[in-house]
Amino acid sequence: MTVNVGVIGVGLIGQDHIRRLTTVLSGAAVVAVTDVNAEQAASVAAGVKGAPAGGVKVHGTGQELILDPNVDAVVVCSWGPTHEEYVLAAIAANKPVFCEKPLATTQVACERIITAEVELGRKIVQVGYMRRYDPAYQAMKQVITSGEIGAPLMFHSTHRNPSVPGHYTREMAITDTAVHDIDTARWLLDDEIISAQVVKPRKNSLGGDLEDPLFILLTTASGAVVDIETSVNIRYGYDIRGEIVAEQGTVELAETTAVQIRRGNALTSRVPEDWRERFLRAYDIEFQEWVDALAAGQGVVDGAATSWDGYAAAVVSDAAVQALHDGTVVPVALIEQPALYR
Ligand SMILES: NC(=O)C1=CN([C@@H]2O[C@H](COP(=O)(O)OP(=O)(O)OC[C@H]3O[C@@H](n4cnc5c(N)ncnc54)[C@H](O)[C@@H]3O)[C@@H](O)[C@H]2O)C=CC1
Ligand SMILES: O=C1[C@@H](O)[C@H](O)[C@@H](O)[C@H](O)[C@H]1O
Repeated sequence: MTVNVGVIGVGLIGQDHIRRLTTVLSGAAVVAVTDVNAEQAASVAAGVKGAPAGGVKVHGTGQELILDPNVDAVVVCSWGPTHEEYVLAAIAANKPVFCEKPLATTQVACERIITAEVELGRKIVQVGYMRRYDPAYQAMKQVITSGEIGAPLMFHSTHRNPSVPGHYTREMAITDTAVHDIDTARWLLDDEIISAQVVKPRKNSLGGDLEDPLFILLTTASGAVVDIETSVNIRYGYDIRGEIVAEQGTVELAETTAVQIRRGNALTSRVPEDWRERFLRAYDIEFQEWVDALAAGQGVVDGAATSWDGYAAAVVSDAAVQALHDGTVVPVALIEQPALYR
């Protein structure tokens, strides 16, 4: 069975996911696209490999695409603040939806999504927290769950981007960037975050008005501490690091480079250019598993980030944004978890 996918938002990651769905993975076809930039939507549609006989349908709106009878499942890759309306429309149409992170940019928006999905009575919303599929993070989780290094005490998580686009706001260092580390912390530690605090080092002069870098400190219900560094104008490359310090040992992500070069009295290795390079394999696995799950009649992949995880990450990110603004330690409290997500 081929899963016919419609993609909303065909910017950087929308185009990358279309490429993987149509040229790398099996079992899916991209049959429809839409973007507020109609010209871009038309040009991306014209370039889709393996398009259906009549070509890829370009819809005027996301709502129209979701209601297209040829679309079995929806991928949302538009800007964060637009996610909620499309995810809600997909739930209303009872169509599985893969929503790029964040699920929505505020916790109240995520709660509306949870309410709608619970009313539907079936999990059909998956959130693009792709680190859960990264072989290195998976190996790290395996070490933690095996118990061989004892109980985790601290998680150091470093998230560096060479640069960010012009529309990137100071809050986005938390809601768009650190939100990955927040999801990773919850998933790796299998623990909920209960407070957030933000420390602001001296500003990077390359970051304009942005508060960059940031140091975000989270505490978990079991008493572990998570520190997240976001540096989004670091220039030298896309650098993702992580280390868990536990009672009897540590586990950290190794360098991702395949080779090291010794030349001219120097030892060098590559730092990825951006998230596409660093997490290439993770996105591929994430989407192949999603397509396979849908073909098997499931709404989401077992163990993937659900609406609940999208909500939990948003609550923590809301708290961290408040901490950024007022300098306090902000408590985090989740609503009672609906049975659908247990
Ligand atoms: N999982 C990951 O590592 C990554 C996730 N993302 C997420 O993917 C989403 C898109 O990011 P990018 O592709 O980098 O941004 P982008 O700016 O390159 O592309 C977004 C596209 O959405 C379109 N758009 C905006 N509002 C729309 C609306 N209401 N309806 C339809 N189309 C709309 C824009 O015209 C643009 O073409 C964001 O939520 C971002 O956080 C982005 C990069 C990496
Ligand atoms: O999700 C992503 C972007 O939206 C975000 O802006 C970057 O900071 C992240 O590194 C990338 O993975």
